[in-house]
Amino acid sequence: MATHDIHEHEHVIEVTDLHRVYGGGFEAVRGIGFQVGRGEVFALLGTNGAGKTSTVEVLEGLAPASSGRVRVLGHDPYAERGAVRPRTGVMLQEGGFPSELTVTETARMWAGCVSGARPEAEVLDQVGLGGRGAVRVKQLSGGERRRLDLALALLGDPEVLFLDEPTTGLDAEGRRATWELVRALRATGTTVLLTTHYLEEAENLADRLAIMREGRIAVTGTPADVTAAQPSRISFRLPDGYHLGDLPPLAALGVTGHEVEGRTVRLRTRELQRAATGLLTWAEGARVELGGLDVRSASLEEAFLGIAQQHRTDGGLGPAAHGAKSETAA
Ligand SMILES: Nc1ncnc2c1ncn2[C@@H]1O[C@H](COP(=O)(O)OP(=O)(O)OP(=O)(O)O)[C@@H](O)[C@H]1O
Repeated sequence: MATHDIHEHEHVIEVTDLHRVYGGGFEAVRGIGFQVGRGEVFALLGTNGAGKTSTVEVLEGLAPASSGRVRVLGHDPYAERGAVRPRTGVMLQEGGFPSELTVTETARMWAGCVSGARPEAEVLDQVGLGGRGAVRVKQLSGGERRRLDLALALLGDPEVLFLDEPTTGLDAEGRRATWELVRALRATGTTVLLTTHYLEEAENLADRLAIMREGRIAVTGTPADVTAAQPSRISFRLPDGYHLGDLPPLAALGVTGHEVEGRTVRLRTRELQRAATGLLTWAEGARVELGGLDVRSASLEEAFLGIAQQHRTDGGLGPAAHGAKSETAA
């Protein structure tokens, strides 16, 4: 096996025990690890300040790791920038283009810095800016600027694409169009590392994801794994004259937690069908109408909020189930 070439089954991105400490001594990344295979879309999620950008900057070769090991396409992206940079595309949070240039001029200028750049018109078409080539950058909408950022990242036909909040400022249609584009790129074998605040985006695009909190990975897995680790919820209003004690024993319904607020009852369960069936069978038998009945499977949003909330209440991490890996602080 050749040592320089990366093979299909190998990891295109490898991060092991990465730490990043800023000048003032603040440790923004506190020992994280993950791998991304060729053609995979991997999403890094986390609350503001969790350390996503600090991590991605190291992968992009913009900053060195303070300690730990990072490999992109088998190389250290900072020390061996020349080997990695031509094969990667980077879409930063702030593009910062000269505002007097037109869209085409901006793409042409950028193409001059990229070896083997694709034709500008083709890339602008790909991101839906085909008809906007003659427009000055300062006249573009926020969403169009984001798409120009993406076009520039695609000019070099990269094997690895870093997308830092790619759909911020895009309307629903623009967001869906970007998702389609990312899916098409993945289908041709492009590896994508994505940061986003839109959980729906991660749920739609990511093969696997990691949720960061305070410089660490709190949970990682496929979106389905991470979601399955969260309880489902049932909420309803009890009619006047009924109390929680009138329900069948909650534990017997597979309910693991509950809250009561006035007449509203909220139940948490990992056995949604059993709990809902037990509750509705009881309501039918007792001829009780459960007002505002809402039965809801766990979502990625709940997983995310659960992690943020646990941080606020006890600083600890909840258990993960069904393949979602919980990485607690050492
Ligand atoms: N140059 C810097 N010097 C010192 N601290 C920094 C620097 N840049 C970022 N930080 C701090 O590091 C932490 C992580 O920041 P980072 O930008 O990586 O988070 P993020 O997850 O990308 O957040 P956001 O979602 O808001 O973009 C934050 O507390 C931030 O204030």
